[in-house]
Amino acid sequence: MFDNLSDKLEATFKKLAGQATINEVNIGIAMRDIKRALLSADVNYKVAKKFVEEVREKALGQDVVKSVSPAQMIVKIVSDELTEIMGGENKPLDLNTKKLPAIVMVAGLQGSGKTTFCAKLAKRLKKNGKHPLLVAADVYRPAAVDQLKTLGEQIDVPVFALSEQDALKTAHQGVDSARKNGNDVVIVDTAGRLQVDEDMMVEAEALKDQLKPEELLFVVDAMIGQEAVNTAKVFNDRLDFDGVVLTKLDGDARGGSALSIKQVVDKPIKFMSVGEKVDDLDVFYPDRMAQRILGMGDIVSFVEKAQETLDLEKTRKMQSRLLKNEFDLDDFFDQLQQLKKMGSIQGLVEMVPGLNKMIPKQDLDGLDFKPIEAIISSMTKQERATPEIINGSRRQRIANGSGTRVQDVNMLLKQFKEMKKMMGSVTKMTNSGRKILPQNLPLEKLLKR
Ligand SMILES: Nc1nc2c(ncn2[C@@H]2O[C@H](COP(=O)(O)OP(=O)(O)OP(=O)(O)O)[C@@H](O)[C@H]2O)c(=O)[nH]1
Repeated sequence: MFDNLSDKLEATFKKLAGQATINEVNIGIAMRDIKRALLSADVNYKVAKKFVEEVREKALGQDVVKSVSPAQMIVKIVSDELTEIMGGENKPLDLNTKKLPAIVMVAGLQGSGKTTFCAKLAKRLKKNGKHPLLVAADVYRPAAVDQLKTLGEQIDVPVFALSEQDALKTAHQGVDSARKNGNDVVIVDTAGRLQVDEDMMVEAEALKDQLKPEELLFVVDAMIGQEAVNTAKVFNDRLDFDGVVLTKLDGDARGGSALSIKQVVDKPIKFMSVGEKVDDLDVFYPDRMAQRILGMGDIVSFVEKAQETLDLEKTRKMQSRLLKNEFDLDDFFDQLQQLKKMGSIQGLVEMVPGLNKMIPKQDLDGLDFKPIEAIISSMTKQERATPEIINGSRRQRIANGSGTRVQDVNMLLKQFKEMKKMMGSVTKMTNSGRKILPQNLPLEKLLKR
C-alpha cells in the first residue's frame, strides 16, 4: 500500500535536502511534485489541491530554525498534514449505551467485505471481553447468511438468522435474542447490492431508524479507488453513518481512498482491513498511517500486534535459546507458526521501518510457508534438533516424505544455517550493547543530512 506515493515523496524530499533555504521557487517545485504524486496515488483532486496549498502556506510561513534543514521541515509539515487529512486522531468505536445490547450496524456494497468485517469485529470485541452476537440481516443472498454462520463458528461467536427474507424482523429478533442471552453487542450485517440502488437504501434507512445503532459503519473496498469515495458520499448523504471501514488495503497499492475519504465525507476511518483472514483487521490511526506513507514504518502497531497475537512465554523461551545459540529447526518451525498468526507478511513488512525498502515486494508475493512446514515435519526429532546429521540419504527421504525436491531441502537447510549465523552475530552485537535498529532507515538518514 502507498508504495509509489512513498517513493515519490522521498524523491521530492531528497531534492530539497540539498537546498539551504526554503523559498517560493523550491517550495513551488516541491509542491508541484507532491501534487502529482498524490494524484497518481488516486487521491481526490480537490483533496490534493488543498493539501499542497496548506503545506505551501505552512512551509513559507515558518521561521527558519537553524538546527532544522528545509527538507526536515517539509517532511514534518507533510507528515502533520497527511495525518490531518486522514482525520487527525483515531476515533474509537463508541459502544456506550444505557440499554444493552449496543448495536453496530454494518452497511456497504455487495462484495465490499462487509460480512468478513462483521466477523473480524466480533473477534476483536470478544478478545476485549465483550459477548457479541452476529445478526445475518443480509437476507437476500442465502450464501451471505451461510458465510456469516461459517465465520461465526470459526471464531466461536453465535450467529442469529431467520429463514424468512425479512431484514427488519431478523434484526429485531436478533436484538431480542441478544438481550435474552446476555450478548452485550449486536453486529448487524445488512444486504448490499452491486451498485447503489433505491431498495437497498430504503431498507438500510429503515434499519437505522428502528435499530438506532450506537455505531453505523460504512464498509468500502479501497481497491475501487475514487469510486470508493463517491460511494461513501452517496451512502453518507442517505445514512449519515458514524465511521468508515476501508477493506482490501492489502491489494490497493495506491491508497487514494484512505487519503481522500475523510475530507470528502467528513467521517472518520475507524478500521482498515488488510487481508481475508479473521485477524486481518487493524484500528486506523491517521498518524501511524502518515508515518508509513513517509517510509518510516509503523513500529507501534507492529509491537501491539505482536503483543496481541504472539505467545509471549514461548517467544521469551525462544529468545533465551537464541542467546545460548541453541535455536534449532523446531524453534524455527514454531516461529513460522507465530509469524503466520500475526497476519500477512506484506502487512508486517510495511510496519517495520526500512524493511519494505530492503525486501522487494515481489519476493513477498505468494510467499508460501507450506513447503517449509512440510519439510520440517518430515524430519525426525533428532534431525530437527541437530540438522548437521542430515546427510544425502536423509535429504532424499525428507524430500520424498514432504512431496518436495532434494534441492528444496538443501535450500531450507542452507537458509537455516545462514539465519542461525546471522542471529549469532546479532546476539553478539546486542550483548556488546551496540544498537542495531533503527539508525539505518531511509528517512532517518535523510533527516540527518
Ligand atoms: N484481500 C482482501 N480480501 C478481503 C478483505 N476483506 C474481505 N475480503 C474478501 O472479499 C470478498 C467479499 O467479502 P464479503 O465479506 O463476502 O463481502 P460482502 O460485502 O459481505 O458481500 P455480500 O455478502 O455479497 O454483500 C471475500 O472473498 C473476502 O474474503 C481484505 O481486507 N483483503
